[in-house]
Amino acid sequence: QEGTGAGKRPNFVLLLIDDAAYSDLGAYGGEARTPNIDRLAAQGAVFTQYHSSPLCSPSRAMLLTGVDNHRTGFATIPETLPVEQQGRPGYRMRFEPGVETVATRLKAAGYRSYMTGKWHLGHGPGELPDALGFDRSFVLDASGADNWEQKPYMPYYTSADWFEDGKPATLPKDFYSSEFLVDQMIRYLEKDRARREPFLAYIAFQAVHIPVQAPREFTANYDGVYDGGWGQMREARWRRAQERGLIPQGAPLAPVHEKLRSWESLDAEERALYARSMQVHAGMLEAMDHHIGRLVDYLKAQGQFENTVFLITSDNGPEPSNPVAQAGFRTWMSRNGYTHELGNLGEKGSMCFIGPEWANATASPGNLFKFHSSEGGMRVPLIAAGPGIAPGRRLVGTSFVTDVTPTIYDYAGIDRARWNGPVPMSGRSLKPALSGAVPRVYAADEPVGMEVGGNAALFKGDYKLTKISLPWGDAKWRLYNLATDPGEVQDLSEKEPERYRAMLADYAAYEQEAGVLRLPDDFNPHKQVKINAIKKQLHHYRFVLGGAAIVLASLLLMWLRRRILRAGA
Ligand SMILES: O=[N+]([O-])c1ccc(OS(=O)(=O)O)cc1
Repeated sequence: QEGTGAGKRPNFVLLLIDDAAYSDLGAYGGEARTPNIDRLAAQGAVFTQYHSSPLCSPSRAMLLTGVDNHRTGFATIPETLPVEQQGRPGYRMRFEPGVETVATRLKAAGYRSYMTGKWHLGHGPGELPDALGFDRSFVLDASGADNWEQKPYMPYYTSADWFEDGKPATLPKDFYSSEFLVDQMIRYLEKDRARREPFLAYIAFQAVHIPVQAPREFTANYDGVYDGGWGQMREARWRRAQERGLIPQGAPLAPVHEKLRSWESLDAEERALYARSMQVHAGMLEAMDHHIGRLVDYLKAQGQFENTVFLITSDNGPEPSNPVAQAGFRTWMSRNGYTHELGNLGEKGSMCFIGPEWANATASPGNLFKFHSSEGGMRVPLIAAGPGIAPGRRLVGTSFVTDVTPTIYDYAGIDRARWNGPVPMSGRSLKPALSGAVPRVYAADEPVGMEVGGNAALFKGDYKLTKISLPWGDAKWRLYNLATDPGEVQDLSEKEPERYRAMLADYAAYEQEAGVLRLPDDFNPHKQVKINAIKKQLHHYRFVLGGAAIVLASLLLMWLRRRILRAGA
């Protein structure tokens, strides 16, 4: 065993929420009842300036390795990968050689690791968690799936592929995702109850990704809560963020993008549908929290709770897509047993989503949402609780998704000399901030770059340089002070030209070092998905298509032969 520090080594419970916005959880001022998460937040620390990447797989790769996304092999998500980047180093959509996961490193230190939920970091043999350090795993390889039935949620996929320990697996006939993922984790822990090793339990929830679905009893808890619309809710969350000290008093709220509709412009029917969609979103968060509570109870009953470090976070900001508005989606929906109706919204057979306006409101006070390098796309919750973590603290220093793995190594007592594998981490341990020794772990003059699909940012102290892609951004570099301006309202690039230039140079250096491949400013990930989906379908049906081509060619040859013979006769 490597680097076993003094004292009892803690367990780790890493809970990843999919697409949870900055102010979605109760602890961050959201409406959803999340008492179990809030209790952990009160017992531990709440980060106010933690940043993921703006997209799923890059964030997950960084979360589990501490390595920059371009170095991991997941510079972006496979769904939106442009043709010209396919197969290039850092863009191969599988872990690059030499990139080690937290599970691999913990195993060398004598830990057991378990995972349930969404993987989205590869598909085939050697690419699933069983090959990447996890002792037991029950995972979905894709970006998402239905929460009630084993079926896909968008035309990109022809099936919902789950795997147990790397082998194809079938979900129970009756399940709800958050319940099942917690149950399965408890089954793994229970099976290994007699073992003496400490463990990492990683649950990557499907909540609150599309399709947004929740049991009716949870959704019903929010009757009327969202009837006032997204404008009201956004301002209420902004006020609560100030009251709770998550943002400074008087920090401005991001402006509303001109493409976003006002609540008042909707008719009564649309309002009812959208209010209920947001109820399902809150219900889905509450259901997840309820099941997290069961895991906490289980650990308490086993006498493990006191020795467990909990880390709760999200992979990116809220999902703005409205799939039903996309061409052909309604046909796909009806073929796949989905409706989009008020009556059963969020229940079995329902395709529910919150759309860009609610998404923007859930990210309050941030600008925009997932996909974008705005605070709405990247500033997400991070809660840490457990032994040695001082209770009730707000940590305001900016921190990053790459910091989670080194933080785990630090608490596990792994010798610092062994933290890095062949591909070094870019993250930092947050332990010194969590123990109260220092207020922040990055120096004020230390640059940290981030890029996904042309959305780019460079953080330095409280400052952030950012470029947001078209069509929601204008692909121009802007400078903000996040400590005073979390809504990114006041561009400082002209007021502080020297800082602006210095940070542009820092970004250029980051781009070079990380191996970022540039994209045209007007690169549209949503168009790319359609192209990639067609290619994927062609690949999926290649045998059928190949067979059909052979039959057609044979028929043609027979016909030609007959004509030639007839002409000769
Ligand atoms: O554009 N898509 O097809 C797309 C985008 C996001 C997405 O979700 S994510 O969780 O993988 O980011 C899935 C598909």
